[in-house]
Amino acid sequence: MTALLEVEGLVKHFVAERSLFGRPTAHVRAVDGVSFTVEAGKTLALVGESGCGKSTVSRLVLRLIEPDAGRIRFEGRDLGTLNAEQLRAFRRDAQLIFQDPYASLNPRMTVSQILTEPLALHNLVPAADRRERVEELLRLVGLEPRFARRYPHEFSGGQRQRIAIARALAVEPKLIICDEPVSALDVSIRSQILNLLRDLQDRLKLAYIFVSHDLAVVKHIADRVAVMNLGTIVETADAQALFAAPRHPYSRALLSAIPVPKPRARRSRIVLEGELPSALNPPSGCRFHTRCPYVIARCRSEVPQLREDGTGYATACHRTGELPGAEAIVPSDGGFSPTLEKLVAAFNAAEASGQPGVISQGTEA
Ligand SMILES: Nc1ncnc2c1ncn2[C@@H]1O[C@H](COP(=O)(O)OP(=O)(O)OP(=O)(O)O)[C@@H](O)[C@H]1O
Repeated sequence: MTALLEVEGLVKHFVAERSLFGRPTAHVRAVDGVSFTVEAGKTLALVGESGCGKSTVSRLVLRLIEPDAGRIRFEGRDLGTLNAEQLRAFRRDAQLIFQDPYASLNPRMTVSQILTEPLALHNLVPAADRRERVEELLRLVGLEPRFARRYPHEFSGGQRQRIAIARALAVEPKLIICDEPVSALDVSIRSQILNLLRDLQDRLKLAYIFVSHDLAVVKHIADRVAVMNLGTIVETADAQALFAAPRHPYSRALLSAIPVPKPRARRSRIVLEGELPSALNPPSGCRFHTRCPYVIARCRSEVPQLREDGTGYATACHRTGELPGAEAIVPSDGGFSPTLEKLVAAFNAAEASGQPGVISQGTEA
């Protein structure tokens, strides 16, 4: 079965500096060879630190910006080959929800006007039936139809995000890119919006690309997760598997930062040390090597490819399979578990051939 969305080798570099004569002298390698797929009705989360390229990937997928290289296929069709009419149809199939709903809703339009606009633009519902469709959309996102006459400023943040979701749904999309959709909301409201998104996904068979730096939120919503670092994907896996046992050292470090409510379940936290690299001048070889506790010489020179391992993980690391199991990083009370000690000893022996980096362990506060 073809995936709804297939992204292959996507590249986007931005000009960061120009000479006096306007010639580019430096580029930000925002997205540098990214590949992933999104299945119909499923959620792929894109996670990573600020500046790793998540939003650029979203804009590329929506064709808001053109890629320098790579291919995006939607329902098997290459988006680069679409004519204006087909691109218009694609813009209906793929919608975007932003972090700040207030910025994305026109303050001078009523909710009714906001929701009617896409219906009229895509000629979806006869004019006489639009009011009914607006009311239906409001009910779908848990708002009362009488709110249709109000303006965005009359709503709370959570309600405004519901309106933004209703507007995205107005055109009956197949894919919604949710760019940090709950990070601007009160913590108490976040789970309501996440539950709404899940409920809508079940009812309408929507696919989501969920862009977030908040791993606790991602854990709640994702089917699959792609971990990004400096413009590349370092690991993809089913969400449950990844959160239980991340394989790439960067995923492990990222996931060790999630607050764990049960003290006994707390993971030992890997504190990353070393030079913090930039997308302006990314490190050679593996882009994580300057911070990786498991670095060996090969990591500095050779770019690791994202490889499927047959168990649902794809990991871009030269040392996959050699590293201590992530479950061993859970400390027993008062120190390391015997399993971890054994693994560390075995690991240290393996290190003899390479140059070990710095591993420092601390416990989640
Ligand atoms: N239009 C642009 N011109 C120049 N550089 C850009 C442009 N857009 C993004 N960048 C750079 O590309 C890199 C990736 O940015 P992007 O916004 O995609 O990251 P992100 O992971 O979404 O970060 P955040 O979570 O902070 O939004 C960053 O270094 C950013 O400064």
